[in-house]
Amino acid sequence: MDQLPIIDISPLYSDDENAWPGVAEQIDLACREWGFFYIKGHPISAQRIDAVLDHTQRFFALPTAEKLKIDITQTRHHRGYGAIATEQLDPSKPSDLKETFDMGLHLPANHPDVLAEKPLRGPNRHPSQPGWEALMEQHYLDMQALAQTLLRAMTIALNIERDFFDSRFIDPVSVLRMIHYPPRHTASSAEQQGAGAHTDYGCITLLYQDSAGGLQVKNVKGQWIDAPPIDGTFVVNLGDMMARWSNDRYRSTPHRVISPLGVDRYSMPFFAEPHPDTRIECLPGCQDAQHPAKYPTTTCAEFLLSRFADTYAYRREQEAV
Ligand SMILES: O=C(O)CCC(=O)C(=O)O
Ligand SMILES: [Fe+2]
Repeated sequence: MDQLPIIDISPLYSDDENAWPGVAEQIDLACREWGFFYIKGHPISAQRIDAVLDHTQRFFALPTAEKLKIDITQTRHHRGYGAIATEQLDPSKPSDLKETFDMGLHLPANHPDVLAEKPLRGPNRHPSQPGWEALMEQHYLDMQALAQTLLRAMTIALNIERDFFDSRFIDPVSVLRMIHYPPRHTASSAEQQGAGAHTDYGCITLLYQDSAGGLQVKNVKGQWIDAPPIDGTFVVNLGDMMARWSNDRYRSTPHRVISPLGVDRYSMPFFAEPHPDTRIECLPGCQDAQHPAKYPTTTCAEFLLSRFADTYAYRREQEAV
């Protein structure tokens, strides 16, 4: 158990539905044993990743005052730039050494959810870099489609209707995030992590990481193992909402990022989450007389908001005042 599985998902893009169960089985096994795996054979092109990465690097290289024009802490609905130390994923460690950009499904100011000031709902706040907005909005949609293809494959092993997740991922609260980890300069600052040990909150995360390395995953024996960058892949992992939805059939596995010494690191997780009102109650295929439902029903928004409150140092400070 020291190497994450690599799954070729290209059969999911063939017209032959008979090609699906083989991939679905591999995904199911990886979700149960690891909660983490790599995918290859997906439709996101290397050119797309290069373009998104290039924009991301140029954005983070801007002066802080420029980036803070879209400060995430000034929004009600969690969009824009998060400066270094805004987050603290592991409360026993210093705040994370990373800066972030978050975007979600763009809802205009006159959308009913925005008028009703529903949490997590609203317009995106993009930097003014020419070309950024159209590229990132398209990339968001393509990552959402990829996540839903994986979820559709998961319905086979979970023994639920094929469109179970599709119908719940309409107008989702998924988040596309760009992260810059500045380099760590001395070995003695190892306490200072890029991203402290944590589990993800939501359903399923698809992570692009550049070539710097530093992502580590806890295996079932409790050992930290490296999840090194592999060209052309995404690292996929499940979050707490999926663990709960699946009655712990699927694992939400702790992971962390050790910032590499002397080099910058860039990564782009896509956190796929359903519509905010989705009821998160034990999936029909995940309970029986021996395995009764363990968790009370919640909603996607309720669950995510309770978890966000734990992570944001600035929100804790605001609440303490
Ligand atoms: O940057 C990475 O490689 C992982 C980031 C992560 O785990 C997260 O943002 O939840
Ligand atoms: Fe994570």
